[in-house]
Amino acid sequence: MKARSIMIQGTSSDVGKSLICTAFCRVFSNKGLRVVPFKSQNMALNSYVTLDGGEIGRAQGVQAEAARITATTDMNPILLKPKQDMVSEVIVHGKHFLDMNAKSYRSQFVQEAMPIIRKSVEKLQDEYDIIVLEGAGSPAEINLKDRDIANMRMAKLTDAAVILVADIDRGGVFASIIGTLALLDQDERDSVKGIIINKFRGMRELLDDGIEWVEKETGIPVLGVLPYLDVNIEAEDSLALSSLRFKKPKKAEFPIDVAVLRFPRISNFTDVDPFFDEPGVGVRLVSSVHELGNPDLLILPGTKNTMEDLEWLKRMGLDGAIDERRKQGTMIFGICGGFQMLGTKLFDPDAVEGDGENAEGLSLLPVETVFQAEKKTVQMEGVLSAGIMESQMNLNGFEIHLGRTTLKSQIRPFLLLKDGREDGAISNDNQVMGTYLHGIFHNRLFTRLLVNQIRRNKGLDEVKENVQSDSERREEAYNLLASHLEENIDMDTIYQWLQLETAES
Ligand SMILES: NC(=O)CC[C@H](N)C(=O)O
Repeated sequence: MKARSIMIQGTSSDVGKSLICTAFCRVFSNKGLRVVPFKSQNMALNSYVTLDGGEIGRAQGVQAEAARITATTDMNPILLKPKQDMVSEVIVHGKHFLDMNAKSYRSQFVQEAMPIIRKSVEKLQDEYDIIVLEGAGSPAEINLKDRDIANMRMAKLTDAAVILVADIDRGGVFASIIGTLALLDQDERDSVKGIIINKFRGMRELLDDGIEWVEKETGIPVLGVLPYLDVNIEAEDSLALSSLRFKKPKKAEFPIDVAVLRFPRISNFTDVDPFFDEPGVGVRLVSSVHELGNPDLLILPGTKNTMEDLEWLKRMGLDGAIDERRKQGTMIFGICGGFQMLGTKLFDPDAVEGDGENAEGLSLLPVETVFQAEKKTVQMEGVLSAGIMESQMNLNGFEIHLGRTTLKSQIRPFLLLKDGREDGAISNDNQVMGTYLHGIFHNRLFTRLLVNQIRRNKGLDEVKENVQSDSERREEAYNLLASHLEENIDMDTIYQWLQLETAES
């Protein structure tokens, strides 16, 4: 039998679609159903690498995990990664396809995209009981509608029951629901079977009149109101950066101050998430010398465009400031693009990152990077090289990069990878280090060792609390999210639409 479909669309971006899809995946999976997430086209700089080395949106990887299945590129057949203003890398079925400007993407590629998407959908329809589809942005962008391949076109293709999610936290929730529905065609409006109001923080009684009004006005049931939930699940893209719970260190509360550079093209920023869970650690995003302060640890995260973001960093005067902090004892850690910047020279002979100009790096590590056209995307494992913390410690993560980096003088690599390559580098005084491995800090024991090393350097006691493994934490978060959904949403109605029996019936 062909899978049934439910689709989560939003009144705008960042209303919480991804998390709600994640919750549905876990709820259906708990019922013993074979459920799969799907988003036809994702525009995001947070990626996930599948087992076979394909690159998809991070959210679909996470949703697959909540659904208790292995992520594949069919779950997000098209991924757009903005690399310059108006230019995105187009990834098809997990592999680099081409770089395209927005205009030609819309005028040429959209036609090519539909067959690619259809093929993936059909495959999932054959293999699963339920598809949880995620829309993109809002379905009511009338200027883009004929080229919108992520919203109503997908609902039609899969005959999905659409749930419209509105965000009450930002205000204007009634207008956004009514306005979105008003801008849909009749058949599209008919496919909207329910409404969810998300991120509610107020008193429920005060909302009841409003809900009644919406139901009367639209004829569509409000399936529930989801209270705001601070759940530890990775964000889909950089829009979430502004709402992330970045903790501002006050000396007593957070004795360890971690600063993360907020590059304009920051990618896989969820890499730093584990620091939020470390006792005594405050995490800040920094984009100027003024904000930099005197952190104990400075993280240069990944970036879609190392060359442009390095230029930005220099323009902001951050190069000199970072140099000073290094002399004052700040520990500096670069991941992927951030690691490349820590080197001495960056070469881009084929203009794959920028316009082909070469650049001087921050020269904090004697390494050089050459950007190549062929992209490396792979899940990887390695061990810390000798003498770094507890050497021989096993670490896993994933690589997504064009750059190839070589060590220039007597310097140790950071990791010895299981495929025989060496990765990253660490300065002889252990103060500056870099790696290509995204997800490095999700090796929670490693992160604890790093934090404890900083604590020791500052004369503080080590944190002794047990380290909970990352997979345990994620499981907890998926279960929390699922019970949040079940407690607040009328699931019976949804099971009826899908013509599925509930456990109780
Ligand atoms: N993921 C990253 O940080 C990528 C770094 C750089 N843009 C590269 O492709 O090599």
